[in-house]
Amino acid sequence: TDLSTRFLDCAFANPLMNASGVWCYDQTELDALNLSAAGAYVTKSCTLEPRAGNPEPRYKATPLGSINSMGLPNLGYRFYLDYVAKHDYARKPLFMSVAGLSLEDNLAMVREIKAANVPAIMELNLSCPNVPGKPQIAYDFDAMDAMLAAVCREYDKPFGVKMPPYFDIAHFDAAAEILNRYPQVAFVTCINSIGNALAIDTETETVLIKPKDGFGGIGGDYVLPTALANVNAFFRRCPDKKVIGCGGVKTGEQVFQHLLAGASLVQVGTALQEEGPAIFARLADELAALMAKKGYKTLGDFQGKLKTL
Ligand SMILES: C=Cc1c(C(=O)O)[nH]c(=O)[nH]c1=O
Repeated sequence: TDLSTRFLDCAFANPLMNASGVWCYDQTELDALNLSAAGAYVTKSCTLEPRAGNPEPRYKATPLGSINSMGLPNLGYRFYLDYVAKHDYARKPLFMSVAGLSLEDNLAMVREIKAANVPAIMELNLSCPNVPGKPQIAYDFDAMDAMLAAVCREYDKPFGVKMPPYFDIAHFDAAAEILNRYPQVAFVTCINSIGNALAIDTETETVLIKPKDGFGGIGGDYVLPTALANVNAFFRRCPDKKVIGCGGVKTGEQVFQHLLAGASLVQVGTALQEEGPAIFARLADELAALMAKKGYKTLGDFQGKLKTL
């Protein structure tokens, strides 16, 4: 069974990688992903200046996944740009996630990334739900359009966007119509956490996390059907773009479902946070075993071939 794939002219030993934000904050975490069985990895979304993020507790595992309101803690784009400049791309591809707090901040970072001319693939995060006072861009279609127009003017390479979940067919249509105006947007990563959920500790009668009165983005089992729907909705609507699946992956079976729904690569968030980078070897083995059982030799044998009734 061959798990290799190609994506944006890069070779991947397998389609597995972390979701931005998980196990990718600093040198130690990033090096662990580089040494893991993941076929690629992505840095924590960065801002112009370093950020401490929201007060703790800001991440909690829950019975069916996780809730987080990290608040975009990161070491600042200069650290991640330096990290991606030093990476050995012959070992595995590396993505750089960018989540500026304003259009101007994004343009300033994108200019520096362009000037550095690094092989890292840029993933522009349009869906951070946890910066108080900053509504997420991808739920404001005019703001998303303006952001993409400005970034495409500044940047000179294909890049991708990290999208929030949508829950209405009209919103799939509207978001895809905007994305399709920008051929430079070569991929769409679906989904970010489902924003502003609330998890409660019954015994103490208290919310689980401190920021935002306990409101935070959820991941894990809760989000798999929504993640698969968003992967398939954009796979159907954006035939000239690739889709990266993210959400609800903790076994090889869910990797298989994301690929079947149209994903070219599959990101792992909550399950990686809970199990650690060893998860990638397990997911690769489980995916290969499932493929062998079904008689598939390569990802192309089933990728994007979800059947309807
Ligand atoms: C970049 C900020 C994000 C954060 C965060 O740093 O709070 N959490 C998420 O679940 N998704 C994000 O995109």
